[in-house]
Amino acid sequence: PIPLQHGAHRTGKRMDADMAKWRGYGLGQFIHWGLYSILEGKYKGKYYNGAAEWIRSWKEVPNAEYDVLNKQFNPATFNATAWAKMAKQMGVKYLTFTTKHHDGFCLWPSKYTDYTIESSPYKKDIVKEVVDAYTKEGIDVYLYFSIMDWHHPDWRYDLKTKEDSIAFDRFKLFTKNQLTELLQRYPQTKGLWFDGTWDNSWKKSGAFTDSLEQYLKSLVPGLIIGSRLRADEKGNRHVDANGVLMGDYEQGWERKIPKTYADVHGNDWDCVMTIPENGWGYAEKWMGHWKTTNELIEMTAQCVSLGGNFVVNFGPKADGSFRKEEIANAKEIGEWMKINSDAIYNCEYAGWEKQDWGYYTKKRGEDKVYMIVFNVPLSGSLKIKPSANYVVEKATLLEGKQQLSTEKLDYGASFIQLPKGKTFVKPFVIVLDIKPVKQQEEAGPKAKT
Ligand SMILES: Cc1ccc([C@@H]2N[C@@H](C)[C@@H](O)[C@H]2O)cc1
Repeated sequence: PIPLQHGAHRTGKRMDADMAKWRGYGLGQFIHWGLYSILEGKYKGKYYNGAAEWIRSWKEVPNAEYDVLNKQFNPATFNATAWAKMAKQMGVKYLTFTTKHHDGFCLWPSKYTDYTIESSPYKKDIVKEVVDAYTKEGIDVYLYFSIMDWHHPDWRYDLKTKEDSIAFDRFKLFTKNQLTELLQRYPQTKGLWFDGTWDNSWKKSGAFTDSLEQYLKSLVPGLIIGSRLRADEKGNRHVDANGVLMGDYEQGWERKIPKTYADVHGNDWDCVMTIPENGWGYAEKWMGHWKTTNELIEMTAQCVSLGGNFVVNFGPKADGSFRKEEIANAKEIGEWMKINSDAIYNCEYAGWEKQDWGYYTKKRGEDKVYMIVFNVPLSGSLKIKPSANYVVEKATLLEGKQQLSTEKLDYGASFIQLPKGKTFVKPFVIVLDIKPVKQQEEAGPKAKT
């Protein structure tokens, strides 16, 4: 391997209790809320066809006009408890919330810049309201923080001159101060979700990113930080020059889901996903297709079946209310999770050959495999092929506990027979009680007679 000072400091998964809890979340919520929510993805009647939270970068929007939106931000009816209760009903176990997006506006009263919630008519500490409300509902809170800060005069995309480096050194100190402030003001925070770390200025700051991560973890032992913070000393991000993941989990799955288990390279990971095709902040018009509840449930099953978590993004309006589609998704996902969450929480990759009807998950540490069924075959027979080290003892519908008959096939496969005459109109779960079997001893050399 290439000798690295600032590459990964750990190979393989992080195995402490905090990370074990993270690994078992299954389903999470992302919330993007900020000044961009005021513009709603449109400006002077024209719609921005990019991501609405990036509208400041749109050529038709003068930065100076965007940057004074803080004077308008006043979600007087914002109710963090209502948000947290909606999330609780949905069945999410963790929240990632935007404290500062790329526009540099801070939803907490940071003392390191004037560009904060205190400069708005609302004034109150939104980050505190959200952290307290979600923590009270038993949902762990992770704070999203954009390193790239379009508003700060010392931000640099690249370090080309001495002046750039002097300014960026000030910026790195500003960043460290803001992160210290967030962890000290909101001690319930379980982790930090970094974004805006793709530019050369950051890629050239590998040593700093390494010391920053170690410093933050010294402030909050057990703090969880994904692979987006670090760069190694050669400018590699996510994985270092030796291909080893930097950070506690793979944070590259944004709006995309791994196809196979091989794609996750034995790392912990989660997928963060928009309900529309793109766009995280509120947009009046959702462009293109937006995901139905069944699609979101299937993506959740797909992620958990490959050992990850699935995080659904919500983009509240400037007044803090959610659009009706998001409210419906949250409610319907919650109704499904109420019945089926056994197959999602604390589950892992089962390692069985995937079948057309859907996804397997396995309960961590238990001899239980779940079949999450999305495609019922006309035959009514669901084929399973357990891995060689297990046999299936029993198959039961999770909802209603009806036992299902099974028919052994050859090659270690079986059919699970769905009850005749029953029609399934929603994704459903079959619980397989399994038993480990000793591997057949390899036929050794004949014992001497
Ligand atoms: C190219 C690109 C840059 C940043 C993003 C940000 N990451 C997501 C989590 C959102 O915050 C989006 O603005 C998305 C795409």
